[in-house]
Amino acid sequence: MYVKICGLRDAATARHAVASGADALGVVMSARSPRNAGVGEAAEVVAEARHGGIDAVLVVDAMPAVRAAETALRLGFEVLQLHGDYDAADFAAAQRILPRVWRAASLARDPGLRAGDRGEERLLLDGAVPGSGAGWDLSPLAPGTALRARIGEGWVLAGGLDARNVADRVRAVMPWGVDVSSGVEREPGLKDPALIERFIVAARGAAGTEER
Ligand SMILES: O=C(O)c1ccccc1NCC(=O)[C@H](O)[C@H](O)COP(=O)(O)O
Repeated sequence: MYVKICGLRDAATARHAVASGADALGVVMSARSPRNAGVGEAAEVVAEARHGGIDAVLVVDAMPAVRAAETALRLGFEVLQLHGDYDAADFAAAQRILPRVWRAASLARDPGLRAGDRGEERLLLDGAVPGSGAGWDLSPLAPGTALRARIGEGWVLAGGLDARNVADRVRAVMPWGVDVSSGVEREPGLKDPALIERFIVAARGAAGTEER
């Protein structure tokens, strides 16, 4: 079970997430986000991810795709995560700069979406409002459903997860990975180290992969 902790902005919390067993650290650059990171904050998180040998993911929702990929490359991110209205041409242009690009999308907003439609490395299935902490109905994604056949297996579950609910949600839909932001915070934008640790243990325990 791949675990991404998103919305980090400082070295100490990033280091704690690495030590707790995270597989990826996300940094959000979005003016509308309470987690909006500056270049210096992003660099701190990237340095901790690199030191821990895990992925650093730049998350954007409004920045033009080419500028986002150039920013990610310049700051040392391995992955660019594009949320929202980016089309296939945006993905192709970003991938020419940084090969690893993920697509974050919501079935509520785009019920017909298919894994790989934009040429993305990974599909992240999120709630309707990214970073809101709001959960969503996972039942159409249960293994064996038509939707699941279309989405495949290598996707990341996000949206409203926390240390209390992640185990049940993982067991229900068996994603390849999970992503969390609000659920490991004390207040919007302020991460809680103990919640990060508990989230990672719960996610791995449910998937039967306590060891990374
Ligand atoms: O986190 C944000 O504020 C954000 C803002 C704009 C675009 C994306 C954003 N977050 C992306 C993520 O990957 C979140 O971790 C994901 O949406 C889950 O969020 P949450 O429901 O808060 O766990």
